[in-house]
Amino acid sequence: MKTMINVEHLTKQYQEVLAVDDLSFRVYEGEIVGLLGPNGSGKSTTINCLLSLLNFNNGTIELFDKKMKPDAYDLKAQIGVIFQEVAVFDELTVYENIDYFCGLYIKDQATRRQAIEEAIQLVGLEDYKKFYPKKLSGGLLRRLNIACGIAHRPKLIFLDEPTVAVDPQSRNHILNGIKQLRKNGATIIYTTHYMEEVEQLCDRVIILDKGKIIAMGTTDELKEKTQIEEKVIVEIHDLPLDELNKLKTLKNVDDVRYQAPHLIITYKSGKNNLIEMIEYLKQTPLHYTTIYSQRPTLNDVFLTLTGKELRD
Ligand SMILES: Nc1ncnc2c1ncn2[C@@H]1O[C@H](COP(=O)(O)OP(=O)(O)OP(=O)(O)O)[C@@H](O)[C@H]1O
Repeated sequence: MKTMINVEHLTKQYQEVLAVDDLSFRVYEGEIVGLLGPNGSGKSTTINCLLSLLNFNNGTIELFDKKMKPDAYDLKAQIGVIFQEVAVFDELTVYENIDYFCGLYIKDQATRRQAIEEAIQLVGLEDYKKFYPKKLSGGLLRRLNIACGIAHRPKLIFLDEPTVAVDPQSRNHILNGIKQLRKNGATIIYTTHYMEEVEQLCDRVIILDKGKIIAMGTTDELKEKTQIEEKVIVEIHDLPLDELNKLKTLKNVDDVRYQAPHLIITYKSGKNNLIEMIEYLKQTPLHYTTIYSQRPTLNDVFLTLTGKELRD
């Protein structure tokens, strides 16, 4: 597997704040890696160091197996960066904006025209090519911002919260566009506060807290590692105390709580907990209306690891 990013012992201090503290990680070709962390955990600082927009105190950064430096223009040509703030020219149309940014890297006109059309298609702006930015909704503007950042077909793409405050239609276009970019071979670093997006998109996740990596892996690995339990929830209108106590003695059961009408059974581990509970309940006089299993989400993992919600 080709290494696209190799960070070793990256440390960045702003006066008295240690923003990034001895960070080491790799990103491989074709991955979408989610960079997550509470506010102030060091995500932007890390990305700015990776892009050589910031000096750092210690460590090494290699992109495409080469040392990243402020004047490494050959490397920069292969990178696409989409920041949260929309940065386009109001006096240029959608097409002209994309043409401008793409033209910084692709000089051949025919190749560029094709690249622009691909970018427009990727974010679904076909009907807006002649529009000026001021006439676009917030979601369409974000899509234009992305098209400007990826039209030159970069191999490595940084996306900083591309779906914040966009309408559902634009959000779908953006997420599908990102999947398409990966299919086309790009490697993507993605920061977001939306856990559902991470579960849907990211091959791996790096969780930062106070400038350190506190967890790294696939979402399944992180769920396994944090050992968050499965919960089976039963809606039941009457639960005698002796039945409640019996439930506590069942295999794998860690905790049983009843807050009428919800009976919440927390399991330490084990497979088939839901099926076994349904079988068990059949043998009791208990009548329930609904039963379902709640598997841990990435949000649970995050909360367990950092003690904070990803979204404040
Ligand atoms: N220019 C700066 N001068 C001093 N301290 C800074 C500067 N930029 C960031 N910091 C501090 O460094 C730490 C990391 O900030 P950073 O912006 O990298 O975090 P983040 O994870 O990107 O946060 P957010 O999710 O809010 O964007 C924070 O404590 C922040 O206050």
